[in-house]
Amino acid sequence: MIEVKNINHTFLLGKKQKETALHVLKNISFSVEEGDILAITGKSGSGKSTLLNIIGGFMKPTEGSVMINETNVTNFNEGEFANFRLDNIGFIFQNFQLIPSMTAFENVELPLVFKGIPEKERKEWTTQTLAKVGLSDYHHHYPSELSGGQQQRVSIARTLVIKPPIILADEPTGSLDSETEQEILQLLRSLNKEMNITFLIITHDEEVARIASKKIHMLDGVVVKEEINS
Ligand SMILES: Nc1ncnc2c1ncn2[C@@H]1O[C@H](COP(=O)(O)OP(=O)(O)OP(=O)(O)O)[C@@H](O)[C@H]1O
Repeated sequence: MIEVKNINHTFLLGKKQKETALHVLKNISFSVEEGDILAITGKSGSGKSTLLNIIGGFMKPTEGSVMINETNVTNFNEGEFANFRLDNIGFIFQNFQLIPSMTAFENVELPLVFKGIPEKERKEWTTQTLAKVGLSDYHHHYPSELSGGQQQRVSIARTLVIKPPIILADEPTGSLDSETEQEILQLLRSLNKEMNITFLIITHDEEVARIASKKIHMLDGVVVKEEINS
């Protein structure tokens, strides 16, 4: 369902962008099936975030393509990708990226406002989604009034509310203690099972890689190992 084909990416650095070419992704190809949890591991600087940014449409690769359900999304312009993302791809970040001046409820409701969903449905879906992540009692709390794990649950709910078939996560448990990490991993795994959401998760962490059905390991811009977890 997601096919990454021969991706190369080079950053041009320096004056007139000509001085140094940094070849950070080298001929990357792999595929992810619907319902997979793919863990992308590799040390800092190996190209993981660049790869996820390309799959999520925030960056165009220098070469190669990403096919999502047989659509070549690398051909999309910014506006087309933004529309595609609203229906198809959710994001979870290490630092949650919640809007501090909005309550948990308002943060989760926001993507539905962007999608133009009428208010009654918005309120219903937001309430249901907050219940799904175990935050029914926290509608009116601001991010600063929530623990790290609760903030990550709000950010997961904000992503889930649009019912995306795919979620891209960049170190989703990177700023959580190990107990909270386990709770969040359990939540991600149950969403994967119950809603058949496909996850691509960047991680340094073996605990996260353990819930994966497939792993790729990157080194200096190259996929050096690909494993299927039985
Ligand atoms: N916008 C940019 N301009 C120039 N170089 C960049 C840019 N973004 C990333 N890089 C370089 O590309 C390489 C890969 O970076 P990337 O962030 O993809 O690695 P990573 O594996 O995600 O690292 P980390 O685990 O630290 O987040 C690094 O050498 C980085 O310095």
